[in-house]
Amino acid sequence: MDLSFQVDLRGVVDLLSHHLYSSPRVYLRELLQNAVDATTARRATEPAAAIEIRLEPLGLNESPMLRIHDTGIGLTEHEVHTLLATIGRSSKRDDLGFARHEFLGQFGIGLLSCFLVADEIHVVTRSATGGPTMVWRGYADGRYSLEKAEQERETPGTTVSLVPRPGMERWLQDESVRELAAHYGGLLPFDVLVANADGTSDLVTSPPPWVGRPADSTRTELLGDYCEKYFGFRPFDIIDLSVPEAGLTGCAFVLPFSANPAERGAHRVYLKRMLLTDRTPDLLPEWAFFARVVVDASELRPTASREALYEDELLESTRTALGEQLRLWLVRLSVTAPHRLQEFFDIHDLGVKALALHDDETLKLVERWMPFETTLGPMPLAEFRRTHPVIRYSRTVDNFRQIAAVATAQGIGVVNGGYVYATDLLERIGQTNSGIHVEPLEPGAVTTYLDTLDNHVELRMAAFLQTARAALDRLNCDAEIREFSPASLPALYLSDPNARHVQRLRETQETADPLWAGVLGALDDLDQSSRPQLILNYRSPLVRRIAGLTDPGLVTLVIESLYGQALLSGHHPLRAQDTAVLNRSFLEMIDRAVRGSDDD
Ligand SMILES: Nc1ncnc2c1ncn2[C@@H]1O[C@H](COP(=O)(O)OP(=O)(O)OP(=O)(O)O)[C@@H](O)[C@H]1O
Repeated sequence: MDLSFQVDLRGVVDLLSHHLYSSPRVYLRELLQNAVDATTARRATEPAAAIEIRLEPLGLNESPMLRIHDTGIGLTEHEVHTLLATIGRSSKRDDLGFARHEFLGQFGIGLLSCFLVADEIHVVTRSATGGPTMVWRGYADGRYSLEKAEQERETPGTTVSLVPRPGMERWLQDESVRELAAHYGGLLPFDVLVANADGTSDLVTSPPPWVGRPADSTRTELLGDYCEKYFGFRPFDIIDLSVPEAGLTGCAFVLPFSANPAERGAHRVYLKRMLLTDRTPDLLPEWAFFARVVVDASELRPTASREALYEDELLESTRTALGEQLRLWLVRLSVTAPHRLQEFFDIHDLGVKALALHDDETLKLVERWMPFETTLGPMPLAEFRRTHPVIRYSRTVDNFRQIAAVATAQGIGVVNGGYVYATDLLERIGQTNSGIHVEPLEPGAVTTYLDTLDNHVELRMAAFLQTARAALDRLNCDAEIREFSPASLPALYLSDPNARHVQRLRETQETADPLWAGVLGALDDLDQSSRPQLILNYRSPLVRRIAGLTDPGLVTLVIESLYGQALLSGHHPLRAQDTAVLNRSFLEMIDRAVRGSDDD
């Protein structure tokens, strides 16, 4: 014996309200959608039929219900049983069960969302294909009744009335109804009216502001107003969007302030002119965080809750196409208004760099227009290359600061690769363009640009160097004397990444228990050459004078001070012992200076 499943409507309503829809607000969207679909169906057979979709809020002239009237196709008695009263059955699918293109609905569950706010749904309907006016009453507990209406409707169409569930009245009252009708249905292709108590009605629909207007300043103004109203900012620029395969048109609004790249944008998506969502991050590629988008699409699919886009190949290719249109806008800007591009780069530095990492055209724009910090000042790489055919870069901001003064004085140009994406971009520029030579410059490598001393000077300096080394040994730092420009720089602290690693290992070893200290010791060959170095500059008059001092105590003190100063000016992190040395040497210097002046 074949039996049919029974459906527990209470369970289904609970499922919808707590798991499918995010808010009871959606009931109005589903009502509007049914009215629009019924109107579309009627227009298909009667193109000249008069159209009306009108909402009467709860409380209007003491009305105990919310009502929505349409002059759509209506339903026959048989259709009421098979469509309205059967969960999951829809007139909007074809014989094979596919969603019919012209309709918004497809799942056959939308009307149930009314049970989120109502205990009873009344439908008075007369089919345009003939037959009497029928009255259907559906209850949240799963019962329904159907009878002939006492009074025939004058014209075909449907009136759906909701009897509010206690506590849910506010969703059906005037203010909510207007707000929700404009929110979901503001761009619908048919006029949607909300009735006033005095018998008049207000229109809540208007055409999409980006459609059918000449590209002039009035349109820009209008779209700017739209952006301000829905996204909260006046756009830096507006980009028209079109993806024919998705039946998509719309606009991207470029943010006039920098956006957090980790925060993906909230875009507005209409499907067949009904709002699907005003907060989807899924429409643009991740890198496009400098734009907010409003689009209407006829071919993209909704999820069953109609609150998100269904992730399929079409959505994927649409996302790529939209990304391409944003990128083309950038390229166009570089040709038509380079100063605007410059402004844009200033605002959206990170977004553009992220884009350039996987897009060669943008990479070219970045190379040509985007300023980088260099030892010659901020400038685009294209300009930097005019005087420095090899682009040398530091990997960190600290390294850049360490070597900037020395490199500049040597005539070596260095680009600061320490900022977000900068090193990756520089490397990618080198990889994708065989004509551009890019190479990293480690701080240790700077030593090759420092001149060694003449033999006789080195001999003279030997004792001084020994005292300096002894002073710095406790700090796990080496000392060297070299000659370099600028003469105003007495000492340079150089630590390459390897040295930093060894130093950390050593620190851990000092504080670890004996067993671990032993293990760490075995890892660390304690190679003296990978210790950081304080390079004293023989070209500096100060260093020459210090080298001439005879009091080893004073030499130690001065070396410690130079060490502290070099650490600070290179923005190196200070360990506890560095701070202690810095404090002690500073105070003792003051003490000596004060004592010296007392003696006078
Ligand atoms: N105002 C109306 N006029 C005529 N028919 C209607 C109306 N409202 C509902 N119907 C009929 O009832 C059926 C079920 O409606 P329901 O809103 O539950 O689902 P749907 O619109 O088909 O799909 P979805 O779940 O995607 O909204 C519709 O397919 C339609 O045939």
